[in-house]
Amino acid sequence: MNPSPSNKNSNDSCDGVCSSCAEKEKCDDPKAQQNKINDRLSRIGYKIAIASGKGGVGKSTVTVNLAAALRSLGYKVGILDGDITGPDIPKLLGIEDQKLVAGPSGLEPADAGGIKAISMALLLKSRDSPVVWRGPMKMAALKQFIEEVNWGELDFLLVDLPPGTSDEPISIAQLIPGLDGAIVVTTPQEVALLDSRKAVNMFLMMNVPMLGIVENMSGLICPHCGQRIEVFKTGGGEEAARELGVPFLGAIPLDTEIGSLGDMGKTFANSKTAAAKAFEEIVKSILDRLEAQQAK
Ligand SMILES: Nc1ncnc2c1ncn2[C@@H]1O[C@H](COP(=O)(O)OP(=O)(O)OP(=O)(O)O)[C@@H](O)[C@H]1O
Repeated sequence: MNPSPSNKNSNDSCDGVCSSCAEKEKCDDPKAQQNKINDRLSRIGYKIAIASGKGGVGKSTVTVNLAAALRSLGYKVGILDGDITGPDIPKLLGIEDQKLVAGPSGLEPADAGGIKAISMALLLKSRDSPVVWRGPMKMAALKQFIEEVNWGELDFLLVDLPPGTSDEPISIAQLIPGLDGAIVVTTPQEVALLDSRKAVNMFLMMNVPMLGIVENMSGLICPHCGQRIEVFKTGGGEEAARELGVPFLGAIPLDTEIGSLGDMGKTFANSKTAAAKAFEEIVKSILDRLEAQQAK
């Protein structure tokens, strides 16, 4: 992968590497680059961005579990970890030790039980290495993820965006031409809801179809008595969706197993918990919405 993490900015990142590369002219030609991106993406059925107005609401957890639920229905799924500085997807998929290899058709994505994945974390020397890149370098790396990765035929590519509504998630979303939809993950707290409204508006401004809002950490089912505890209140996500006129896809409860499943690199596919059921229902809603969108 190029550029290398030790460089300070995009201008000096290629010095001495690009100048001697046989592909330099193609690399420099924006039209050739775009054609390559279009060619790669033409083999992907649906490209869906997963976003959140603020960090820590469970966006990556939702991404991997939606991928697993889609995979268990037989779909071919890939995840592009768009969070260059905080790439958590490999950890959640349990593939942190896999290394990416370059083949004749490009960079081969990692494989987590049939789910293909690409992430900056798979290129780092050690799990604790920080990525201290500035904006242009992050964009260059992401562009290479889209341009150079041999996804092959996919039914779904889920793009886990960095949190927030800064220029970073916007630029990444714009790197992927023809996004078929966006999902905004929120938690029920007021602050998260306020920020998730901004995230929804961000996609509406970019003309990316809103597939809907997911409310995560929505209540807790007591593992002892089975009673529901409203830890952060519930229903805010649905209310925000109604106010904004976008679909509400469903609510996922707080689940003590989610953390441990994530830590073990397992997902909820084929599990029987309330959260697992919620993911299945959300996937059904997403498939319905995509079908309705296509029928328009
Ligand atoms: N429904 C849930 N129940 C219990 N724990 C959860 C749930 N959803 C997420 N978590 C936990 O919350 C933490 C944050 O989740 P995650 O990394 O997916 O958030 P994020 O929004 O992607 O964060 P960021 O984008 O800021 O990196 C993780 O430890 C995860 O295991």
